[in-house]
Amino acid sequence: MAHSQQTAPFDYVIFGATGDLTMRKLLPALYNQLRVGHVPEEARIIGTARSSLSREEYVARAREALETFLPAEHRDDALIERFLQKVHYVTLDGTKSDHNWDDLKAVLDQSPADRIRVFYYSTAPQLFEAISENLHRFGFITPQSRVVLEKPIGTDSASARAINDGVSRFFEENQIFRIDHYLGKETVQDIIALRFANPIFNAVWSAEHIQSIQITAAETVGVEGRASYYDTSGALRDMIQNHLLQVLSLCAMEAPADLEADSVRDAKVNVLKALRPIPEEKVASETVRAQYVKGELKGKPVPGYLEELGDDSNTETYAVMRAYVDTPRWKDVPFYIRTAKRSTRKVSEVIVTFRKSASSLFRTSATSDRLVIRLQPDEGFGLALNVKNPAAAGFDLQHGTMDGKFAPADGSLIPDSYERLMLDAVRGYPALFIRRDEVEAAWAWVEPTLKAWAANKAPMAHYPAGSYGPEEARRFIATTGDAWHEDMAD
Ligand SMILES: NC(=O)C1=CN([C@@H]2O[C@H](COP(=O)(O)OP(=O)(O)OC[C@H]3O[C@@H](n4cnc5c(N)ncnc54)[C@H](OP(=O)(O)O)[C@@H]3O)[C@@H](O)[C@H]2O)C=CC1
Ligand SMILES: O=C1O[C@H](COP(=O)(O)O)[C@@H](O)[C@H](O)[C@H]1O
Repeated sequence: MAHSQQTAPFDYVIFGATGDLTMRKLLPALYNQLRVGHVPEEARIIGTARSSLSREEYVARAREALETFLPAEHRDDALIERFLQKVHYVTLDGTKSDHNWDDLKAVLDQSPADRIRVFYYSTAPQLFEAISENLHRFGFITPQSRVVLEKPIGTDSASARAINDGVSRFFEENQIFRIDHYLGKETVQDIIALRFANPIFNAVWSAEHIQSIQITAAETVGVEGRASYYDTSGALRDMIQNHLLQVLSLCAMEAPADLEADSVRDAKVNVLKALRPIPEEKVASETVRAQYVKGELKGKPVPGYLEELGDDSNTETYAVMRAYVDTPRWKDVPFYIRTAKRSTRKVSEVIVTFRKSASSLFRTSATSDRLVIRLQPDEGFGLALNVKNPAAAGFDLQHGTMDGKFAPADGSLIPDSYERLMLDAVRGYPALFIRRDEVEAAWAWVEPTLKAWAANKAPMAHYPAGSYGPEEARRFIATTGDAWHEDMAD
């Protein structure tokens, strides 16, 4: 994924500029890219939303967001002021053709006509088509324009198709950048490096040597201020359909011809299309869904999901799916995909469990070698191997562990995923964005499970907040001879 760090001057137009995502992630990401020298002096950030605000009022909100959300080591008052000089605001309902589009035009017209324009839709996806239509109607979509679509791209295959069709009426596919912030995580990209730059892994990366792969993204947070979105989504739509299937694709893909966008995306979509379907009648045995009930986290009592919501709900806050990739490389190797809210700890990781050695040389049998790819936190990898137990009189085996870090060589912090992605959109570099066929293949695979769960064809389990999940998940993984990472000795 080689590309230049340089960017030409750009105008970043954010729809949804007063929202949580803009304040928490997008503005800090652009600031940090200015800090490291990737944002040219002429660049501008033009926020838009319906809230009636003057430029000064919006800039004050942006300043507060930067002061709140930037890590202390990145905060620099002078640089914050330099950044804020780039920030503009237009009060605009993106869905209404008779609103303040002239105001947006007046701001955009201050730049040369061939300036790169990135339209970032940080709003509900139902607005995407209408905003695109208005951008087209007022002649804002130039050949140098791109559009970034926030997730979720739909809630099922049909709605994803409708959103994609709606935006495609006005933008070419090569102008459309569908965000999956997991792909912007440097550690997720490390899956490619670990697999293909290291013969010791590349040579054994198949069913012949690998027993199973588990992919987990667990969080301690509940649904926070996003209950109205989350309750219509649930864990499967929120995390598995997008982020975790992308991680699975990177773990399972064949070597791409090169690291150009379409080579990598072709390799990933081939994995998604090779996922063995889980028909509705098998959903009860191939998945687990659960909701947290009240429990305890870091010594403090935590309410259950229904209490937080203040309503009844059939929405899962925990989901596990067992996937098989039906290619010769992955013959019958289970991939366990798991996500949870209100888990014991925040962790995203990939655990590769290798087949046990068949050697009968030793007094004790070997246990499985294991590669742990820590996507976050403590970004790095661990390798657990069989070694001799030096304290034993005989030739007994035990696990010896090696540890590596994914830290930048210059000692800086790992950049936030939005930093990389927002600037890649400016550069017109789509490798870390999802192509339309990937989105649709992922929805096609999860859809029977969504339907079976909606029809209550699989039970809803429960787990206390602050635990690793329901007992049912432990029994589930044992049926294919595996255990969750937290239940392993190291
Ligand atoms: N927050 C997060 O952590 C994440 C969010 N996302 C996705 O990003 C999107 C935005 O999320 P988030 O910031 O949390 O949502 P918020 O509800 O906090 O913000 C929504 C934004 O959209 C604006 N808006 C609403 N209607 C219109 C309209 N008709 N025209 C122009 N602007 C409009 C709102 O401002 P106003 O009311 O002033 O118009 C506000 O700025 C959602 O699709 C969400 O699913 C994805 C991943 C994580
Ligand atoms: O997209 C989402 O991701 C976050 C988790 O992201 P992470 O980078 O902290 O792992 C999740 O909290 C949110 O519900 C979901 O919409």
